Amino acid sequence: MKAVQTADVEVTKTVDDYSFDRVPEEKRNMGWFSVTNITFGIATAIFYFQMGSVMALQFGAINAIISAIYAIIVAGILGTVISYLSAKSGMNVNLMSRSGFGYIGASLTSLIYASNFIMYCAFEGMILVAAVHAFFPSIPVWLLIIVFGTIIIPLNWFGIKQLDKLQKWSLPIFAIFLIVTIIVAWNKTSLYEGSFWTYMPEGVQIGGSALLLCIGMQHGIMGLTALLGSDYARFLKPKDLKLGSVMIGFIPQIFCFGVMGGLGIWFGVRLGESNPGVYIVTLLGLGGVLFTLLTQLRINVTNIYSASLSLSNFFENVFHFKPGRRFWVVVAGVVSMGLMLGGILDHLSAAMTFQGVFLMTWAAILVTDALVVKKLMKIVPEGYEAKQEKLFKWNPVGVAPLVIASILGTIAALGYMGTFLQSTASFFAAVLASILTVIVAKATNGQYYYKESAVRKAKKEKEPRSSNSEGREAESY
Ligand SMILES: Nc1nc2[nH]cnc2c(=O)[nH]1
Repeated sequence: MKAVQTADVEVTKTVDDYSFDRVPEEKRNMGWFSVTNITFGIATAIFYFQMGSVMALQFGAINAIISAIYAIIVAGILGTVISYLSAKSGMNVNLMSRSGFGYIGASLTSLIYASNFIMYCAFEGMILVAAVHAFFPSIPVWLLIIVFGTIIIPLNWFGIKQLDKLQKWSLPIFAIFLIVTIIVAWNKTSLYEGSFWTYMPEGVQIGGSALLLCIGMQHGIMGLTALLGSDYARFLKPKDLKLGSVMIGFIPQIFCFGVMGGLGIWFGVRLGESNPGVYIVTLLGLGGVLFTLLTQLRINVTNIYSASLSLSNFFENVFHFKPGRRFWVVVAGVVSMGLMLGGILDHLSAAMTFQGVFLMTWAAILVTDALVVKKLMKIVPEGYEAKQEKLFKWNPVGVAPLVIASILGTIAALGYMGTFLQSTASFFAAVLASILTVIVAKATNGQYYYKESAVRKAKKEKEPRSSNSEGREAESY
């Protein structure tokens, strides 16, 4: 019996991506460079070209640049704190949320997070399908969807190590394609005669509503870029904790919003076209199709990886159903193919708006919980716990601010509270959520974080006051 158990443990260990609990210290063996490199899979998406090009052509290059600086700073700070907490605890945001939101509360965040990655996977997949179809119109779209939708499943089979290798080997190829694209575009006569950063469409000014609209576009994606480092940062070597957290927090943001977004501005202004699917293929021909193939596969393996972790987490938490991460890789891949085949992506813009607000709000609550509720106010001890038996189902400290701020923020982001709040909704939702987190934590005295400390607190209230040492079980992360 013992041998069978040992074998079982071995099997789980080789396959396990630590979906249900912290990465043990002996498995935190990735250097900051490897971890940052994996997050680069996201940063190299041509989606960021598109954001830069659209913003520059509609609202002026300088407004696009200012909004990119804002995005780098805000998402970089949130991303750094979240990466630090993940690296220190060995947990991703799904697991870290279990104590602050309760384990059922955290399963809701996991489900929304998973659905977000699946939708993004379909969205990125369609960019690829459109580029290939434009070049090879005789290949039917449905066939391209099935081929490119299926290919990312085996690319996700072996978890984090496989992701690391894929991103490492494909990065130099990406760099070559990028440099060639820049050289070819440089050699084309620019449609705009001035310096690219001076481009301003008629009737648009620096700042004001044009800048706010750019910031609103950045808000749609900033929460996600801040949160997703946590799936990988938890594998960081302890000795890389501080430097690594800053690198994982900032470098992808600098690359997404600064380098890729900046190039998008430049391409857009120079070529007078906002769709990179069009201009990359125009510039490089078949090479452009291959370039798109590379960027989209790089991003979609990370989308499916994060979706599979979140789905594992949700189903284990709510239904105790643990078929293994690979099962969820297949499910995420198939659902995203279904979204593409069903042509439903065009009808998901309200859902995407909600998710943009929700993810920024969630990130803000995690950061406030760690820095203010735990570190500054010491309402609960620092650290995290993921075991259901030690947790409450719901913790209002995380859930109430998330629900209130996400609902109000989404209503504002959809334009029902005026144009100023439409563009700034995510920011204000995040600020509101942070304030509410502190208020609810103080009001509940942190009693819904850990069952044991609640019992101890109740006992202590009956006893005369002596020391202030309650609830230390999660202190060591
Ligand atoms: N994680 C993730 N981030 C993105 N940023 C832009 N597109 C994507 C995407 O598909 N996935």
